[in-house]
Amino acid sequence: MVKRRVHVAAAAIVSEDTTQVLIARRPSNVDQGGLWEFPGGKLAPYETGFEALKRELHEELGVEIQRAQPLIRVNHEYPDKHILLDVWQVHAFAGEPFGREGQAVRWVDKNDLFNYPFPAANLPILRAVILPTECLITAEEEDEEVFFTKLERALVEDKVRLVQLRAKQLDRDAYLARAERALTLCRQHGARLLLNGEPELLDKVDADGIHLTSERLMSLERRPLAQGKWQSASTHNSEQLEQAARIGCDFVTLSPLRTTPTHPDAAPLGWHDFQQLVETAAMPVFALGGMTRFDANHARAVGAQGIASIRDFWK
Ligand SMILES: Nc1nc2c([nH]c(=O)n2[C@H]2C[C@H](O)[C@@H](COP(=O)(O)OP(=O)(O)OP(=O)(O)O)O2)c(=O)[nH]1
Ligand SMILES: [Mg+2]
Repeated sequence: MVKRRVHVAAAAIVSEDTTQVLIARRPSNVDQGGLWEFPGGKLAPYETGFEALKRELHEELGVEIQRAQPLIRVNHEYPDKHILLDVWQVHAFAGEPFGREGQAVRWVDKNDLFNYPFPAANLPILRAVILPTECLITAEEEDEEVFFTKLERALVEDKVRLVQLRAKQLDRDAYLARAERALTLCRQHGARLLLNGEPELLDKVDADGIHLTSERLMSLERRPLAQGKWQSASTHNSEQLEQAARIGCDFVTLSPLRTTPTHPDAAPLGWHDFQQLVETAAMPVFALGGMTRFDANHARAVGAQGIASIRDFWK
């Protein structure tokens, strides 16, 4: 059977304070009926994704989009069709959204999204909605006080909300001590903290998740973490991206986009190859390698979640 290919544009409409997102319930008599969704629908012939998005939000919710940005593109195989969900984050709109087709419409806290039943294709979208566009990877820093001064600056001034604690030079005990203190600080600022290392670290420090090296990623046969903890991984090529999908990573970094002083010998991907790899990825992807906050919009435009960086946040 040749499966139908369906191209759908959908919107994650976020509230002004960015804490909430608008979802709608699909009527019980349609495909995926009764489940919650991001409003949108199929592209009409000759429409671009964004044109379809504008038309669908007008038809389904009675709102006009004023400002939107690509969020994520998801390819998913349903038993009867191949679907491409082209999802946009809508930052500003005119009008008061309501269910023009009689469907239930609700603003929900981003952190409650996992409590709503969505179609199977939506899992990567939920992750993309919840994750920020910037990820700080901490630098090697021997001095504890300097480390925490710099981390606090990034949390307060740059408003970083996702931190990966990378400290290869520390032994396990020193790492765990730093992780405990970093977790307290991150919690104070509403930021998530991922530990870089083996999954068992979470038994000692109850952080938000684990970041796996590409080597550890390739050695695993299944997801080592419980759902509810975030699992990310370092990737550099399509093989590693596929493995990340296979073991259920929630998101990944893909590097190096540019040449960097920390990895001078690694061949940079450049935006073109990066974009092609992201297109095949089944989860949010952060661009890594010589990235600054000024690259975040471009990264989003080519399909990434945003950027991950050490140097740009470590001052
Ligand atoms: N809009 C939307 N569709 C989704 C999501 N997740 C998901 O699997 N889908 C699937 C369900 C449908 O098979 C397809 C979208 O079709 P649709 O029923 O919204 O299309 P439409 O608005 O153009 O409706 P119609 O004119 O064909 O009745 O994508 C989602 O989050 N939002
Ligand atoms: Mg629809």
